[in-house]
Amino acid sequence: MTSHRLPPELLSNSEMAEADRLTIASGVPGYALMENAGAAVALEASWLAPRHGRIVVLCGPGNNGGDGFVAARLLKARDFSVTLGLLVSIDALRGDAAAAARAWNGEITAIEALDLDAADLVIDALFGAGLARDLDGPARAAVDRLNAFSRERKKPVLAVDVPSGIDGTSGQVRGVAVWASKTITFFRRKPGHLLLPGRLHCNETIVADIGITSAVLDVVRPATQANEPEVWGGLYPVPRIDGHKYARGHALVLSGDLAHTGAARLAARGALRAGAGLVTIATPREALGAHAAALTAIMTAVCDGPEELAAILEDGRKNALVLGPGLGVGAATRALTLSALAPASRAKILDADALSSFKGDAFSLAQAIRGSGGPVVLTPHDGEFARLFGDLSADDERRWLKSDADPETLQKRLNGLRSVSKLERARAAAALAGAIVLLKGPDTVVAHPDGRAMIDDTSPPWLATAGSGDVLAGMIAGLCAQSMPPFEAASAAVWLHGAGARHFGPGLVAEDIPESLPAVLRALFQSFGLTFP
Ligand SMILES: NC(=O)C1=CN([C@@H]2O[C@H](COP(=O)(O)OP(=O)(O)OC[C@H]3O[C@@H](n4cnc5c(N)ncnc54)[C@H](OP(=O)(O)O)[C@@H]3O)[C@@H](O)[C@H]2O)[C@@H](O)CC1
Ligand SMILES: Nc1ncnc2c1ncn2[C@@H]1O[C@H](COP(=O)(O)OP(=O)(O)O)[C@@H](O)[C@H]1O
Ligand SMILES: [K+]
Repeated sequence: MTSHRLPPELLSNSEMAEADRLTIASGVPGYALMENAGAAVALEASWLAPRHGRIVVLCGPGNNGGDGFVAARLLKARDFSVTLGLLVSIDALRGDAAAAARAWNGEITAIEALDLDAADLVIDALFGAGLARDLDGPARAAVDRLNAFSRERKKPVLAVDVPSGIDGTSGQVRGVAVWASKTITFFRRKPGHLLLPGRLHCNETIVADIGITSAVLDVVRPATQANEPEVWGGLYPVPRIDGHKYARGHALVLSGDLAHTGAARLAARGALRAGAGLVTIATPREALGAHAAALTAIMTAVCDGPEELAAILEDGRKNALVLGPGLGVGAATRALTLSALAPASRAKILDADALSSFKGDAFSLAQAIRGSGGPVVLTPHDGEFARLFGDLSADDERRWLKSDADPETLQKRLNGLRSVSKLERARAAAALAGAIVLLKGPDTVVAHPDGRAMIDDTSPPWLATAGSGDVLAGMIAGLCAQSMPPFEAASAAVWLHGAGARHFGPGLVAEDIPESLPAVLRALFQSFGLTFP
């Protein structure tokens, strides 16, 4: 797991290179950054290895390897028994890495000739931010050997910056990747430390200060952040002393037929617990009795189709809408969704069947979203995402290419939809649809059409239980109803959803999530400095 209370900004490899360049331009030599990075690695290693223990450092051809040379030198000076393996010939090293290698006063062994078996700790300094292609040949063999060592010997592996083979920007494995027991990165984390499978390869990630100041962030302006309350806390709709329920909005949740009413109740309960002043379930008449028997604080209205929905929505006080859970996939849900997207300023959260009903026709959905005025949040899991965006055909592309963006931008977005990176997929979908896209999973990404994105790594695996997504959709609506801006509302809902599940613990079922929110909200409000009677 990634340790918390780390700075939220996440820098891609190229943003990190820019931070590096700006720091060097401000007068800090690159070699000083490498010395600091190597010193941080050595300090961490000195805690992971036994006193005077045997440490093997695997160095690659670039600056990641340079960090390894520095760490090796400092650990040797502290009386560890250090062996260093280099993937390439020493003549291949350049710049700061070559300088770090010159300062190393021990032997350099070819990696394939190294004996790993006796090591108490291995430092992986093969590849970091400069990984440019899939690992093969000797690089792949080195990673395979290292993984076999840690699997068989159960000894720790400390990765420098990222586990070698993990793409820091996407979190994807490039051919093969090191399984680390701890990862130490510098200045700020990268998306790949949070996204899967990268996060699993990192195990625990820590961040070391190496002398890059946060002032560079004003220039780099990273677009991606870790989903933490400090990012959206300032916009959280804390109940006001002079508030009343009508000032806290009215969320509307559409229900499925008599056989599918539970999803709407889960979403409605999520909206209510997230603080919406009023919540109504709009239900087919045949299911009214089922809801009425099960609900108390939540109200009901009858809605048997798009016309009735349009009539209900004439009430502008209903300022947030959830549509999709339990509705069924097909023409009826499609018609309801299009009716819900009629121009109005309310927030619309489209989930589950509302998304699947537009299978292969993201184009029509996006047209309706763009005409709908108010904010729209799409909350697909991977399967729903693939159904909606996965198989856009060349014809669809041509239709898209006639839309408002220039062809090059659209083509880029279409490529983004097929990217292996979950972050890029969500970003591309948000830009294409003109909606906030919340792509669910253990590494939920929330992407705004303007390019901002949030990655969540706080949700426990027991959230993967039937109906938990319905609760999440309702919670987003509950926060939007209270006028929280939708991108922040979606992000906050993901966090609260995860925090509720953490608070409840294993064995959680979807019904438990809303009920664990009071404790989570109390702690959150306390962290904002609020006191309670
Ligand atoms: N950011 C900062 O502020 C600071 C960063 N620091 C450190 O610098 C690291 C980044 O260094 P970096 O840019 O030199 O890249 P790095 O990961 O060492 O690899 C590049 C080399 O690998 C090669 N290569 C690439 N892919 C390959 C493949 N599949 N198979 C085989 N070879 C492959 C590539 O060769 P080429 O592509 O040119 O053929 C090139 O030779 C960063 O992770 C951090 O540890 C610190 O020192 C302090 C400040
Ligand atoms: N392995 C996991 N770890 C953490 N959260 C998960 C994991 N798998 C799924 N989730 C979360 O659980 C929820 C499931 O939502 P969804 O797939 O829509 O389920 P349902 O349709 O049953 O409501 C989402 O919030 C998702 O992010
Ligand atoms: K590494």
